Order: sequence, then C-alpha cells, then structure tokens
Amino acid sequence: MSPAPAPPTSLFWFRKGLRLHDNPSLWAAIKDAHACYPVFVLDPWFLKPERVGVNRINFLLQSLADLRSSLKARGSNLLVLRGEPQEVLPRVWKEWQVTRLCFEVDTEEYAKERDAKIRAAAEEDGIEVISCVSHTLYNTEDICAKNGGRPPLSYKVFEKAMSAAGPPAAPAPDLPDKLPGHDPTRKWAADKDTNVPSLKELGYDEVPQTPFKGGESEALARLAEQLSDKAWVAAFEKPKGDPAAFDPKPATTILSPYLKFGCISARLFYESLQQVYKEKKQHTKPPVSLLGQLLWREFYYAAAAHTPNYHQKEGNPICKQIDWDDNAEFFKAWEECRTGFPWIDAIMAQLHQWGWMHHLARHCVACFLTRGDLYVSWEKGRDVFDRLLIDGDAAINSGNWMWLSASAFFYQYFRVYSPVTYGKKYDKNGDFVRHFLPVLKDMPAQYIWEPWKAPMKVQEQANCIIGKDYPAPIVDHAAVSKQCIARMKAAYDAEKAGQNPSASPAKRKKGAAEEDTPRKKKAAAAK
Ligand SMILES: Cc1cc2nc3c(=O)[nH]c(=O)nc-3n(C[C@H](O)[C@H](O)[C@H](O)COP(=O)(O)OP(=O)(O)OC[C@H]3O[C@@H](n4cnc5c(N)ncnc54)[C@H](O)[C@@H]3O)c2cc1C
Repeated sequence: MSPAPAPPTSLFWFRKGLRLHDNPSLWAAIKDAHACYPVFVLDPWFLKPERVGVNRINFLLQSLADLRSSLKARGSNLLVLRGEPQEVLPRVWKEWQVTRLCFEVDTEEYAKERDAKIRAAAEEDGIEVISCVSHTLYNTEDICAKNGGRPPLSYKVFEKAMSAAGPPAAPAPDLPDKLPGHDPTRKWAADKDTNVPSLKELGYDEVPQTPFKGGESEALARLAEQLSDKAWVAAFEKPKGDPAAFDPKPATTILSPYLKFGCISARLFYESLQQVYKEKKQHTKPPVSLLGQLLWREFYYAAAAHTPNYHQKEGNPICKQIDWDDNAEFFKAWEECRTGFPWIDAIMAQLHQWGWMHHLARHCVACFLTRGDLYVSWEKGRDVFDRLLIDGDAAINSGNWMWLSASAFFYQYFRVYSPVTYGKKYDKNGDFVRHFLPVLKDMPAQYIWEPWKAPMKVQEQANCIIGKDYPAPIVDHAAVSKQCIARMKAAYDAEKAGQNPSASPAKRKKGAAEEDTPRKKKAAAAK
C-alpha cells in the first residue's frame, strides 16, 4: 500500500478580496492543510503616485492592516511582500515548499495576464492551483454563456441572462476560529520586511483627506449600519438621490471602495439585501433599487471581461468613434477644478479630497468634459477618475464613462446636464460648493452658481474676484453644448452611414439605429 499523500502546504495570495468572510479560495487553501501562508504582494506596477492617488493607497494599507490583525486573531498572519509577483511568488513557494497555491479570480486585463503567468509557473513547479470566483455575484463567463456567448450590452439583456443563470451562490461559510499557521519547523521568509508599509515608504508625501477608512471591519460595520434602516433600503431609488448631500452623510451607501477591494463581498451584500426585502415586501426594484445598483456592477463586469479593447475607443466594437478634441487646456482646467462653473469644480474638488462622489455628480462632470461642453475624450476623464477614486474599478469606470459620453450603452447625446441649473436644484443654499470650494464660501447664494454674474461690489465683499481668485467660466455653456450636440449627431450619422472605418463590420452593417430602441430608452431613463 502506498503511503497517504502528505497534507498540503498552501500559499494564499490576497489581491482584491481583502476579507476573511465569503472567501472560497481561502477555504480551499486551508482545507486539510499542514500550513498556510497568506501573502499580499505590493506590485510596483500599481504603486506609483501618478497611477494611484494617495486616498486609494491609504485605503489599501488600512485594509491590509485590518486583514493582518484578523488573521493574527486566528493564529495566522499576513505577509506583505514587495516586488513583481512573477518574481516574488516563485521565490517564496520554493522556500516554503508550497504544494498548493490559491487566489480569487480577477477579470481585469492586467490581472488576467499576470495570473496566467503565475499559474503556468506554479504548475510547472508541480504546485496545485485553485482559483474561485468571489469578487462578483456570478462568473462573468456564465452570464455571457447564458447570453449566447456574447457579453450583455444592455441592462435588460443582462437581467435576462442573470435570471437564466439562477440566483447567485450563497456566501461561503465563516472560517474556523483557528487557521493553519506557518510550518513550525521553518521560518517565515524575509521576516524583517513583511509589515504593512507606511505611505512615506511607498513614496507618497501627500496626506490623505478622505473620511473613509479601509478594511473588512469597517466594511462590515458600514453594511450593517446602512441596511439597518430598512425603510430607507426599501425606498431607495437611485435617480432620486441627492448628489450634493455630504453632511452628515451622503445619499448612498459608500460601499463602492469596499467592494472595489473586496473588503465586503458582493454576495453578502446581495444576501443581506434579500433579507431586508423579505421583511419589507413593498420595495423598489432594479435598475433603480439598491439591489439594482449591485447589478449594474455585475453588468459592467460581464461587458468588460468579454469585449475586446473595452478600455479604449480604438478597436472597441461597442464604442462609438467620436472625433473628440485634444484640448489640453480645457482638460487641465476640468481636472484641476478651474472650469469656472462652481458645481463642476466642487465635484472635482470632492474627487481630489474624498476620492468619492455621488453617482449623479459623476454624471455631471463626465458629461461636461465630453459631449456636454468640452468635447474631450472619455478616456482622458476615465484616467483621472481611475487615479483619484478610491473605488476606481476598471470595468465599472470605463463602462460608465462610455455611457456618459454616449459612446456605448446610452445614446441620447442630446440630453445634456446643465453645469448651473442641475446643481442649483439640489444644493439650494450652495453648502456643497462652499464646503469643497472654500474660495466661494462668502459668495451669496444668489450668485454661487454663476459667480461671474455677481456685481463687482458683491465679489469684493465675498473676497472673491472672478478672474483673479476664481476663474471666469471657460466656455459659454449655452453655445458650446449646442455645438457639441451637432458634432455628436454628425459622428452618429457617419457611423450609421458606414463611413466610420473603426466600427466593426457587424456594427457597420446593422448601423446604430437599432441601439435607440424604446426598451433601451426606458432603461436609460431609469438609470
Ligand atoms: C463616470 C462614472 C465613473 C464611475 N466609476 C466608478 C468606478 O470606478 N468604480 C465604481 O465602483 N463605481 C463607479 N461609478 C459608478 C457609481 O457612481 C459608483 O459605484 C457609486 O457612486 C458608488 O457609491 P455607493 O457605493 O454609495 O453606491 P450605491 O448607490 O450605494 O450602490 C451600491 C453599489 O452598487 C454599485 N454601483 C452603483 N452604481 C453603479 C453603476 N452605475 N455602475 C456600476 N456599479 C454601480 C457599486 O458597487 C456600489 O458600491 C462611476 C460612475 C460614473 C458616472
């Protein structure tokens, strides 16, 4: 009789999914394991201030510290390693004589390539590799399979594919109180350098200003608090939310940073919502309900994971080929809160300070940069969001930018947000603007939306001279929005007539007309 195989020594690689709850890949790592080494690799690819803003990196470091203390409480630890995963992981799996490698599936482009390389290297070294889906409710491949092998390109189609797939899997059970530790006969590798680093060590000098703290503990507390107001959950209707609400709290859950890093599981969020809905039979429905918001996330993940060149205009079969301008001056003014429109500049200031804004606020600044006023490419705006948002999430970010610029998913380019009246509707006294743009703090409410209209005496009294202390508007909204609409129409017409060489052959044949079906218009309006 051959001897029983030795129990595995596992390496668990945290990337997103920075949590212990609902973590099926971690369950796979600890199963029958003799030892389990949880690691996070600080990949230099991500760690560049020009790539990732201070609020997000700080949120990540807080999440790692929280994870480390939760693992320690269960007799384990988190080793934070530095370097390129392709170099660092093989080194430690050899050193620790690892026989099993586990990690959560990641569908982002960079991650897919990286993970394929790691998987191949591990398998070549005779290591078993287990990778489970738990960042999303569904495996994106299953959703596409239920849609005839194609990514869903409208919410309705997504809902159909989702109902064919059945309800999402329940969250994985809680982990045991005691996890397998490291092999007691061996030392943890590189003991001296496995702590969570400081911002300074990573080259960040700025002080994070966001009020949101990272970590699974914070995420669970936030979920519990937000869903404890069952009447609020049942009545939640996204289009009716107030984008200017910030004090004492914004109008939505602010779970996005926690979902981005996987500090909270989408499946736990889903299950918790179902429990509220069981109690509150009268509740709003997708796409506008809180559940509907979680499903928008799934929708974009499925679209992104199975659309070639999804993150760019060129070669992207779902993206309209609009002739955006390359206006560096306009772009910089937008990015640096200097457009002269207080509503737009205050939202962009919130992005810099908090790394988060309400969805409708994101709508306003994205529309303004692209088809509304400045006619600058959505890719440029997306990159700014990608750097500064704590919740910066490639699939959702590119998808929403394509939506707002009427490049994909949404085609009513003639519906433009006013950078003056829209904000006025919500922020009646200008409190939001005053908070995020203190230069306007003494401007009377009457002029706060259009301070260039304030008489010089009022500007002097408010200590804010337009053109000196705060810019005059960089465009005449009434005039440029008409020009933008005309240019959008011309771009759409050219594509319809098949004059656009970048559109895919299938799309050229069908034209764009089918995209504005009444059903899609309804879903778009609901969003
Ligand atoms: C131009 C633009 C860029 C965006 N970029 C991102 C991004 O990088 N990362 C990101 O998470 N969200 C992004 N969004 C979507 C949305 O604005 C945020 O998810 C939401 O504002 C986060 O706040 P919340 O958690 O309080 O949302 P809630 O309303 O409480 O919704 C709960 C969760 O549902 C999901 N969700 C809500 N709205 C959307 C949506 N429209 N699309 C996809 N998922 C959604 C999020 O995971 C969110 O945390 C973007 C929206 C726009 C218009």
